[in-house]
This record gives sequence, C-alpha cells and structure tokens, in this order.
Amino acid sequence: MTTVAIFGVGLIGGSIALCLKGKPDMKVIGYSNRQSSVEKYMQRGVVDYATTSKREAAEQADFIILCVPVGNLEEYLIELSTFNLKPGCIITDVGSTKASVAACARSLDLGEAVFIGGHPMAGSERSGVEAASGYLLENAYYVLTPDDDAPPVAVEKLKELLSHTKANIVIVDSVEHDEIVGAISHLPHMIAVALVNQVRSYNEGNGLYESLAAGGFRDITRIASSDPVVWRDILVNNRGVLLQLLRDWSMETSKFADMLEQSDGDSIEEAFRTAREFRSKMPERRKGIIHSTFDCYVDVPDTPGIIGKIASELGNKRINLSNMHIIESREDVPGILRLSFRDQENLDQAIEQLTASGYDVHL
Ligand SMILES: NC(=O)C1=CN([C@@H]2O[C@H](COP(=O)(O)OP(=O)(O)OC[C@H]3O[C@@H](n4cnc5c(N)ncnc54)[C@H](O)[C@@H]3O)[C@@H](O)[C@H]2O)C=CC1
Ligand SMILES: O=C(O)C(=O)Cc1ccc(O)cc1
Repeated sequence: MTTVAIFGVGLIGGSIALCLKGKPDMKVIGYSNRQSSVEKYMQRGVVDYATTSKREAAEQADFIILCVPVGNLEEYLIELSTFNLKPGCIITDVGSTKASVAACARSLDLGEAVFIGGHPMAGSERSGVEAASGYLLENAYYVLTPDDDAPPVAVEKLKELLSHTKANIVIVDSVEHDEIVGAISHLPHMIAVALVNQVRSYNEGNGLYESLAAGGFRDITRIASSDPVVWRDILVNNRGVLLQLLRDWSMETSKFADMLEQSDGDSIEEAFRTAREFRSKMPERRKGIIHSTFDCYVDVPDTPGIIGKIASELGNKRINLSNMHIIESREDVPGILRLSFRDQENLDQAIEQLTASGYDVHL
C-alpha cells in the first residue's frame, strides 16, 4: 500500500488527490487545519481519509505533498522534521517558487526522509477544492527541482507517483526555475492586476469602462482574479527576481512611450511582428513530450441544454467528437468542458467552428 498525505487540499492539492485516489494500492490522506475543510474533503470524495492532525497524516505517509500557500511551506517543513516519518518518506511541495523551500529543506535534518521540490506548471485563477480537477495537470509541465545530492531512486519514485497526473515531468534547477517562472507567470500576474486596477480607477469616474471592457481585456486579465493570499506569498517570496523583472518591464513600456512620442509607426509594427512571431513558435500544451491528445477546453455557462447544443453544433458540421467531459459545473459559475477528438484535423475544425459561434475555446 502506498500512502500519500496531501497537506492543503485546494485547487492543486485536490487535483493531485483526484489523480491518485482509487489507483491500486493507494491511500490518499488529506490534512487541513480546519475541521470544516476535513469534512468537505470527505464529502466531495477527493481523499480516502482526512484529518486535522499533521502528525497523524505525516507519520503513516510514503509521500507527503505540501499544497499550502508558499508562505506556509517553511513552517510545515520545520514541523515535519520533528515527526517520526517513515524511513525513505519522500516530501515534495507544489509551490510556485522553488529556491527558498529548497534552501529551507537543506538546512533541516529530515532523518531518512528526502525532500524534492516540485511545481506543476498548470492551474487557474480559481482556488479551493471546489475547483480541483483530475485533468488539470494532464499534458502540462511538472517541474521537479531535486538537489544534486537527492537519491536518484527517490526522484524516480516521485516521478512514478506523479505519472498519475499525466503531466510531463522535467528537472530544473530551483534558482533557474524562479527566474524563468518569474518572467512567464509572476510578472504577467502583476501586470494583469496593475492593468485591472488602472482601469478600475478610470471606471470610478465613468462606468462605461467596465461596460465596454470585453474580449482582449478579459483574456489578458483573467489571471488578475487569482487568489490574493496565494499570490501575495508567491510575489513576496520571489521579490529579488521580480524587482529586476519590473525594471526590465518598465524599459519595455518606455520603449512604447518613445515610439508614440515620435509617432514611430514602423517600430510599433515591428514590435507587434516580433511578438507575434515568438508567440507563434511557443509550444502548445498538447505538444509536450508525452503522447499528444487532441483535446480542447470550452468555457461554458451552466445553462440547460448547453452540452447538447455544442455536441449538435459539431455533429451538424460532421466534426467527429470522441469524448466530452465536464470538469466543473456549478450554478452561476462557468464550467469547463473538455472535448476530445481522434485527430488534429477534427480538433482544428472544432476550434474554428466553436470560436466562430462565440465560445471561449482554449487548448
Ligand atoms: N493556483 C495555481 O494555479 C497554482 C498554484 N500553485 C501552488 O499551489 C499551492 C496551493 O495553491 P492553490 O491550490 O492554488 O490554492 P488553494 O487556495 O486552492 O489551496 C490551498 C489550500 O491550502 C489550505 N491552507 C491555506 N493555508 C493553510 C495553512 N496555513 N495550513 C493548512 N492548510 C492551509 C487552504 O485551505 C486550501 O485548501 C501554492 O503554493 C501555489 O503557489 C502551483 C501551481 C499552480
Ligand atoms: O491560470 C493561469 O494561466 C496560470 O498561470 C496558472 C498558474 C498559477 C500559478 C502557477 O504557479 C502555475 C500556473
């Protein structure tokens, strides 16, 4: 029997739990510091057992996965180091920053337990176990940041466990991770929040800003709806990297100011051209090392008949849909529908058709 203890069964912890629960010889335990959350985890069936005792969860675990906000990771590691963990127990985390938690683990005596940092590079602006999905990490990158002296057998065991997420596991140095993820994830979150707040302040004087904000503005600012506590911790933790990135960002925005001051249309055109070229070369999620699936995701309102409507829209155009899965659907909250196709051609046709019909389709 493999016992996995998940500390903090929210969006990410819950999604990992859903990938593991029910697998042969697997027991998934959820830990929360609140009794009401423990009851919720059990009611939703995301774990086999839940407890408010850290020690109880930790001491029977072969794997401990810390899925709490980044600001709590160190205190959890320190407490784990005082427990009587199973020899060979593998502790990992899912925090969006990796250098500080790695340094903390290095400074502790974990006995015969091993720490290997991790970061699944997928998620959403939603939070809590209600938003968890067993498909969230499928085909996404999942970074592991083992120290050089981490036993290779432990890294292999962790990879084997995480293979249930169907993510594409890659090994990256923890400091390099924070620099790269700072640029591609943390900086965009700051920009989205700053942009929304800028428009919010204009809107105080004229409500038309809010009414007219659509399409592009919603796309670029989706991540501004992310959990404030989770993101407070990430930004504060990666502050050194982020301060440099913000300086570079200010240079980029001043280039735009210069181009506008000089009415330099050619340079503006060139900026859009180079950006479009780089972006078009970026791999899509389904093009990972892992076997490709031909899936897309559609944000759908929870209205009666919506699934039938989408299915018949595709059927009418003779687009061959091989599977459909509702990832989350609650009253008044948009759900996500995963549509699977047997080949690229059907997928491309479906994206074209649904986008033309006004659906929000992503890969
Ligand atoms: N949101 C995202 O898309 C991604 C988040 N992450 C990382 O995953 C971790 C968790 O984030 P989410 O799942 O998004 O957040 P979440 O808010 O959905 O889940 C966090 C969970 O931890 C619990 N929690 C909070 N403080 C706690 C404490 N002091 N003790 C015990 N439990 C506590 C909450 O009740 C909740 O169940 C963070 O470290 C974040 O950086 C990693 C990849 C993607
Ligand atoms: O919703 C999105 O696009 C995200 O950027 C999700 C996300 C949030 C935090 C991470 O550490 C990794 C991924």
